[in-house]
Amino acid sequence: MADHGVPVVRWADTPEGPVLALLDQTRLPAEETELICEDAQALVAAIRALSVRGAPLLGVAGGYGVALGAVRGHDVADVADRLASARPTAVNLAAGVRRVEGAHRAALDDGAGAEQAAAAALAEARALHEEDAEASERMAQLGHELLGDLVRRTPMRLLTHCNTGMLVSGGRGTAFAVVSQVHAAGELQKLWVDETRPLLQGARLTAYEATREGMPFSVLADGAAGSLFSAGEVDAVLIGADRIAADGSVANKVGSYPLSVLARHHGVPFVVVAPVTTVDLATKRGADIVVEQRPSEEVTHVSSPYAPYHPEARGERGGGIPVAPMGADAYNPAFDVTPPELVTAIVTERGVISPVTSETVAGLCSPSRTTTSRWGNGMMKA
Ligand SMILES: CSC[C@H]1O[C@H](OP(=O)(O)O)[C@H](O)[C@@H]1O
Repeated sequence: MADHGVPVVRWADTPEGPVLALLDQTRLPAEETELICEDAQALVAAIRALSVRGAPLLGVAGGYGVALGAVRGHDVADVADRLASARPTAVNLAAGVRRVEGAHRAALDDGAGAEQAAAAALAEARALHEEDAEASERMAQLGHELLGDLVRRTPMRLLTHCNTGMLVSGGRGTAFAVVSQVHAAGELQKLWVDETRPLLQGARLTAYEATREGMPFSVLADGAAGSLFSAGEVDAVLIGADRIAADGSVANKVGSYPLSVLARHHGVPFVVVAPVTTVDLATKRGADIVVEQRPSEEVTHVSSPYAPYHPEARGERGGGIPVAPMGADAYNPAFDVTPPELVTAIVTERGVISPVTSETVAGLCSPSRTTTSRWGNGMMKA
């Protein structure tokens, strides 16, 4: 349950059958409204429109979507295939979908009837939701401890990109959960919030979450980050991830890679915070990560949840007010890939790794891994 009053995602049993209720993130911060999904088709549309978004939450929502199909007696394999392919980059989506599909299949293989198998799918989706919430708490703690070692001053000034709070998770989020922990400890001087063009997850969603938590923050144009580094105003960068390849390459919201170059040039720690469900050992290198290309209208038009959509400008997301000449083409990758050598550390619920190498990444996923040591298997770089 998010602290918004309106849950980020919730399963609801209604007289007409079960539905998945989503806090519609395209309407934030103007209004907290629920989007009701009665089937996989509606959920796929919500995922593609980013009404529900953020890698860990996509896994949770995708899992519930499979359970929804099962309870409503739909073709579960077809539902799973459509949900898993709704967005290509965040590995959590397909992983969550396939996990719940697998629970459903296993129940049937064990002789369960359709109703029992559907119940097994829902139970697995709920377990996934709870595990993600627990992972958030652990990452918040480990990330806070890590910053205590990496950042030589408090209160500290942190920069974040896109949105990684409770709007991307079954719990408190990923990178923003660490910021929240730092703030709760009285150690946050300033949170620099990249607006994160073109969909403005930072200016809309991170600013919304930071406001609710009473954080000292400022929103900035993405292009202004360099001047903050140059002025010595950033003590650490914290970002989330959508997919971490076996070599430690990190796919995250477009604009993350330039921040890693700035951070390296200025000797600032660049920290990725993501649950282990974001690690994809089947993707060997960063170059193998499929980066979602989105509609030109998201770049050539501007829209706001506070303003009505421009009637004649209708893009996939409902368009907006044109700022480029009508019909102008745009390059709009939703993510970019940061090489492991530019990542100071990766914080997961199973421990922190640094340096980031194929060996330390594999160690995160090892069944025998424990988090008894403070930083897991990796030693912190200076
Ligand atoms: C830690 S998951 C949040 C992750 O998801 C965002 O992408 P999108 O808003 O397109 O779902 C962004 O990459 C964040 O880092």
